[in-house]
Amino acid sequence: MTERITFTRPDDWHLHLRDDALLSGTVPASARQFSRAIIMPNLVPPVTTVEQAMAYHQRILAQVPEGLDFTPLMALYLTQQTSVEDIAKAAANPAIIGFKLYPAGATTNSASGVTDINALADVFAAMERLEVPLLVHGEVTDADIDIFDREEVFIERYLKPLHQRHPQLRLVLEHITTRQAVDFVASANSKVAATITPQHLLMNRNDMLVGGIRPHHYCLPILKRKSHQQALQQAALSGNPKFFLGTDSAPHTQDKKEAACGCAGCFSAPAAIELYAELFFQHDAMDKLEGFASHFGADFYGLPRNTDQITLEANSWTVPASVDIAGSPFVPYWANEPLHWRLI
Ligand SMILES: NC(=O)N[C@@H](CC(=O)O)C(=O)O
Ligand SMILES: [Zn+2]
Ligand SMILES: [Zn+2]
Repeated sequence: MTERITFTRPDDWHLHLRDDALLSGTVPASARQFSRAIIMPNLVPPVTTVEQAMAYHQRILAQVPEGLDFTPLMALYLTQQTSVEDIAKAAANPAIIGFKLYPAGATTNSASGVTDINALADVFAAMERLEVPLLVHGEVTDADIDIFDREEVFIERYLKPLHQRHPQLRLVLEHITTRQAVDFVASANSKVAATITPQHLLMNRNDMLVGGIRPHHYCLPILKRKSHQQALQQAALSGNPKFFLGTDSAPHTQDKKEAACGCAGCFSAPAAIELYAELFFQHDAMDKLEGFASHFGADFYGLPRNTDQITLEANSWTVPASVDIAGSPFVPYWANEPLHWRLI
């Protein structure tokens, strides 16, 4: 008999679904495996108000396939104009999970992001008081800071002071990529956590740049050297509840990825839980997958753990070369590559 493992249905604590026609493909891809997901607000224009988020929430729910249960948890886009009243309004709405901080210019659709973190002290104080989490894309954008150093510098310049000034503020450092991020999160208090993507666990910058440039491995924060990858792997495999699953699945059409100036983002949703399983399997740690994928995120956000389950089968398969969504081709992360475990 084929080996199987069954465990609590996982959640995705960092996901880009995009909007409109694309929801017909992105929502089912995630809903087949995840029960809940935090939906990133970097649309054009960004999702800055509760009203916009609730309308987007409805558009997402309309695409959940029959028979599947999928709860979008909406993140609002923090801007320089976000007010204490906006925080209070978000805190009162259970469909809103928190605010997302994008330093202006750091990543895809971040032009409306924050330009002066220090000017938002009142907003952070309100979030701390009302227990509204702050989700952070942790990279500086200064032209003179090397792209491989941008996370480390952000932690030193902004995140450590922010945590010191607001020690009760719930902070999630999203898609961490460095040993410095692991160290910061591990040594901070219990209000601080991090998500880790499949690509940062399974790859390092050699996988993007050696033997030819591989645009489908390009995302932000950019893949780092192997020693950082190993620090992330240790964090994910350790069973430390501060580190949990957030795919950062971020689809861009094939032509936008395979271009002279290609977009950042890996579309991992078509194989997300199987990609994480690959890492835990490689490290003989399948028993640690459930905590990372299905328990720790819910615990951090103060939400109940899921009560239903999923089953993975030890049945090798190959991730498709392309996925069509609304008539456009998207190349999934890990395309044409094998995975040991398959969701059934
Ligand atoms: N991670 C990425 O490389 N891209 C994300 C944005 C983000 O999460 O920073 C996207 O929206 O395309
Ligand atoms: Zn980001
Ligand atoms: Zn993201």
